[in-house]
Amino acid sequence: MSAMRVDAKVVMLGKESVGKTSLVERYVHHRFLVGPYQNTIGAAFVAKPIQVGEKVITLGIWDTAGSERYEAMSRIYYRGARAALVCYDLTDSSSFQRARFWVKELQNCEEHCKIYLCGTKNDLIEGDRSLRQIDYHDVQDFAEEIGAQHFETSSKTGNNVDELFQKVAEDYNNTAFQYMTGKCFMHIRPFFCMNPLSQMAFRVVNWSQCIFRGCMNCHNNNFD
Ligand SMILES: Nc1nc2c(ncn2[C@@H]2O[C@H](COP(=O)(O)OP(=O)(O)OP(=O)(O)O)[C@@H](O)[C@H]2O)c(=O)[nH]1
Repeated sequence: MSAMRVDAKVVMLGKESVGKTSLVERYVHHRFLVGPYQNTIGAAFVAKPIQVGEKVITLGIWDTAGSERYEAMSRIYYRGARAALVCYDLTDSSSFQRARFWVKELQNCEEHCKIYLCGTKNDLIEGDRSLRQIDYHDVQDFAEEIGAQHFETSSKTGNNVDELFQKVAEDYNNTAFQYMTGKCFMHIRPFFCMNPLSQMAFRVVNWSQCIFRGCMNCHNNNFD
């Protein structure tokens, strides 16, 4: 576990094998791993600093397991997330149904979490357009309807991957919901939250009272 201070919690969601881990690998380590597919078990965490203008924002990225077996666990990981990258495989229409499921979950449970719809493996489409199972414009319409951003990426070629995470960090930086705490719930309580409008710090005695759930000092956050 890194001791790096995390500014924004980001969660990767989507059906198994859509390419969530590959997206994180490409973005964080600039590589595409070949070889037998290994499904994620539970979730993996990585912190990545990113330059936004004059500032450095550190994204704490939780890569969840797509298998429905781990669905209950994935719910734990999106708690308090500022951004959710909801991934679907452009060559697999059923993966988009699963993406819709996660969108609904987020809308119901994490209203402050910004949604990024991400169509993965677009190198496969570039190679053979008949492989496309999900229309770009249909997803664009859906994205507009739910107020989400929409990207198509390839972790194999790197196409649009940096742009996606850059947008996440920029959006986070632009949002009024900057919050601050001394230490997170796991380390000390009560802790303090900053009301973004009044800039007044207020004391929170119960984690669930805080709508700005998260901790700037560690990534081990958001569990009730
Ligand atoms: N051609 C191509 N293959 C990809 C791309 N991204 C992922 N893959 C392949 O898709 C398979 C699944 O990728 P993962 O990144 O492990 O998928 P995941 O969504 O993390 O899967 P779970 O851990 O089961 O949830 C692997 O064989 C990858 O090599 C891509 O952009 N292009």
